[in-house]
Amino acid sequence: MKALEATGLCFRREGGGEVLNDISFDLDRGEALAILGPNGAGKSTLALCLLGLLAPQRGVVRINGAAISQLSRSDLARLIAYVPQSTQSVFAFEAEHLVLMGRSPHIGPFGAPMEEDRRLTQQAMELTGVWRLRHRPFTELSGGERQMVLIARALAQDAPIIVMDEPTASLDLGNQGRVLALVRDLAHMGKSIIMTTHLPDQAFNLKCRVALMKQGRLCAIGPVAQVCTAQAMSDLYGAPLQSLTGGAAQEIIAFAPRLD
Ligand SMILES: Nc1ncnc2c1ncn2[C@@H]1O[C@H](COP(=O)(O)OP(=O)(O)OP(=O)(O)O)[C@@H](O)[C@H]1O
Repeated sequence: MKALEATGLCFRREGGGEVLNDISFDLDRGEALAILGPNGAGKSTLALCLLGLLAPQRGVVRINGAAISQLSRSDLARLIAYVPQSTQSVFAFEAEHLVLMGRSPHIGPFGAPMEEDRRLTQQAMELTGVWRLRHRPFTELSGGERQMVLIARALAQDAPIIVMDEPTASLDLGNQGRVLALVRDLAHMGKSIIMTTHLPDQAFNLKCRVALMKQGRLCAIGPVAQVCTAQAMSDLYGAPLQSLTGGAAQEIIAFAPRLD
């Protein structure tokens, strides 16, 4: 049985056009999938449908064979965690409190956090290097620090599937590497990870499967070296690109814009 299965997802906003058009793919346990596509392609909308935060007009998302539309919010939260693209929290929660909220599905609405919840919160914050920020208000953290705290919250949630929407968007190169290593290690531990990104080199680094999205459609899915060819990337972004190569075999490892 697949960890996650999306079948024929179609989503349209009220009064708008089709944002997702017949999207189908699946994900195994311990697998990372990078979703690439130009701005507005529908990547975040797809993420929200996978999380059950948006309801597609057609199609179904299954986790371990069960349709998510049939699961309660808290059951779903024990199965799938979310790292949003960027969050402007209006509440000045301490960073530690925000990460502890990731434990909510395990605590229940009226319960108090137990020792184990606090231990997992600390562990997640240490793994992401933000334990030292634990007493700082989330609203006063830098964009990158917030991003790491949100990743810690998803880790504390301890769900078998994690959906990350551009998790490295505001991170410096060091923290980008830390997040990528974390994604690799989490996948080795058996977690299934879906990550949207604008940087194909991250998929080359992870040697993971890649899905290409354009105008609400999935146009290709497969191993990064097969899918992310120079031609496919230029077509995807509608722009001239140069391929960057590296390693002993001088394989493609990244793309950069080409100014003709
Ligand atoms: N709240 C909203 N109301 C109306 N339209 C929206 C809303 N959010 C997104 N859209 C539209 O839906 C389409 C898909 O947006 P989405 O955010 O899913 O794309 P994306 O691939 O994640 O883009 P990016 O790479 O820029 O983050 C876009 O045309 C966008 O303008």
